[in-house]
Amino acid sequence: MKNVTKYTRNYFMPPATSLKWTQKEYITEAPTWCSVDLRDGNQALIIPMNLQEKLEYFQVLVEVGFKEIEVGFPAASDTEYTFLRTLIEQDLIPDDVTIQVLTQSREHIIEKTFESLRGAKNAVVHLYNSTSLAQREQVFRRSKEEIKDIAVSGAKMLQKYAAEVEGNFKFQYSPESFTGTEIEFALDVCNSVLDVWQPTADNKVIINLPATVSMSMPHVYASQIEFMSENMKYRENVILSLHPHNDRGTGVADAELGILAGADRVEGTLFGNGERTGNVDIVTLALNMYTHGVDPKLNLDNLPAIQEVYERVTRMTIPDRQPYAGKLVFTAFSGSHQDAIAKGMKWREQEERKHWTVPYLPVDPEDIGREYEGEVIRINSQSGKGGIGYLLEQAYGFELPPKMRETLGYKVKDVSDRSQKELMTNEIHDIFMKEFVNVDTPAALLDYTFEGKDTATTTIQVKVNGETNKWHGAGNGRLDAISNALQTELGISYKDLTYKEHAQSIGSQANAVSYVSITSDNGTVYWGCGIDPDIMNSSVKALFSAVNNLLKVEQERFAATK
Ligand SMILES: CC(=O)SCCNC(=O)CCNC(=O)[C@H](O)C(C)(C)COP(=O)(O)OP(=O)(O)OC[C@H]1O[C@@H](n2cnc3c(N)ncnc32)[C@H](O)[C@@H]1OP(=O)(O)O
Ligand SMILES: CC(C)C(=O)C(=O)O
Ligand SMILES: [Mg+2]
Repeated sequence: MKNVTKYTRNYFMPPATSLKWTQKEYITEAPTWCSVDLRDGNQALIIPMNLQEKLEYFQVLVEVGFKEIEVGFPAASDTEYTFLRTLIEQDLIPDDVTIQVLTQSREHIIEKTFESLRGAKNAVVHLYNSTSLAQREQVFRRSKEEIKDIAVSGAKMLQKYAAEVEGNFKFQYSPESFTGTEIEFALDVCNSVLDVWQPTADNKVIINLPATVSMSMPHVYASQIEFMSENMKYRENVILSLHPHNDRGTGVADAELGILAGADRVEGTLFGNGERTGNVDIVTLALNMYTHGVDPKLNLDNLPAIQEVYERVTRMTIPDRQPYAGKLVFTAFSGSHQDAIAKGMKWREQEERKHWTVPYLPVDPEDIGREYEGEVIRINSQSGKGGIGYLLEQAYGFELPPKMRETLGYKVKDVSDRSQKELMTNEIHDIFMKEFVNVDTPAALLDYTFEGKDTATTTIQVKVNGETNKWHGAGNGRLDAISNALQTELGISYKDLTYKEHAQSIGSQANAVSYVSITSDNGTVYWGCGIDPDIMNSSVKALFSAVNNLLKVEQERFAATK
């Protein structure tokens, strides 16, 4: 980077504070949430929402459980104004919801703002002016006293119009660009506004400290908030609010540390829509709390439904990696993660577990309306036996022996690697069926009979290369007898025959499923699976499948040694 000397730190570290927030471990109580989707979110859209879209979004915010909603900047446009009038005149604001509107500190704008609020049951009028060094110098070209005066005169105008207009109004002040403001000056401006408003226990006011542009690491913002909280006049009658933006990618951290540092309230948006890199994402903040076992007091049970409305009316898209909401955030493609998730899920199934601790899944996807199937474990060339086996078991009821899972795992990965694509569960099932189940080439079983009880003897009819043969064998058990017949007649040898079976619980009819492995004399293990309503048939089919898999690879070698 060739221009590093062009930049410096434009924020102001406060004088020493108590740093009590550094001793706090986590957020123990939900702050008051205020959605600014319809204002800060809306002002950042390429095409701001129209009336119908704003009405639909407002309804979503109410359903999510916001009790404070900044509905717009009524003086900005006809749509903003009409939207507010529609909410009021059509009685669309629930009694327990307070709407909020934003205004500059300019009389005609304040006047228009109050005009738009006529008849509102409860409303917060939010006044802002920029206080930062950069804006004082470059934009307003005014002294500190003159800037403070904009705030104080605006505060007085709010009082004047509130007294003239019918409605129940509460006041909020934001020293906009707070993070670029000398902290003592920001405090002075806020205290001067508070001196005008004289908040009381029955008439609290909101002081909102925005990271209009985030400029520092989160601990600096937290120290700024703590400084303001510890030094602000009328503190017990002030609701201290945060309004982080995400320029440095730390909006959530700013909000979390700011709450630890003494804030009571957070302004933000769903999924972090908002100016530039966005406002702080309230979904992430709330679910971060939820995963610590603290009720965020918002209803995010059906996040996909909220996302659908959000994406449609804002015309924004939620990135695949967006915390909690992104399409891929619950998905593990990689083998070791899948293995751990599969084992973790099984561990939960074994008995009731009080707390959610499944590795790699910070939240149970089902708690926010997501699904396990097709979401959590997805298969590509990075995947492993654990995940592949888990999917086959969940979707089709196959409980493969661990070593067979491994063999199948490599075959599946290989297909994905060569085709350079993700494989769906049905495709994995197809590979399993084709490679391992009831394999009948080159040797197809036509019939078998047994004689003897303890020591079995058998006669089997087998078709090989179009020719039907009748072969005899004897062994310690029935499967052993057939196995011996096959080795003798096909001119092959193997050892360590293993066998496992279970009933297949998923599917239209209950089948017996058998798995057989045999180890060739060069140490290679071959697997086969048999599926049949009859358990003996399934085990013989499994043996034939394993033997056929051996023959496919090693027939020529055995023929040469004959
Ligand atoms: C950080 C934030 O998100 S702040 C919110 C920003 N949102 C918006 O601005 C969206 C809605 N805004 C609008 O539609 C328009 O800006 C309006 C209708 C409010 C005002 O429009 P206009 O008067 O045409 O222009 P504009 O906003 O550019 O005004 C700039 C003037 O207001 C002054 N000004 C800007 N903000 C403020 C403020 N908070 N208080 C007092 N004066 C202000 C500027 O210094 C400038 O003054 P100048 O005319 O002496 O140069
Ligand atoms: C109006 C203010 C609070 C704002 O949106 C900001 O500073 O980011
Ligand atoms: Mg903002």
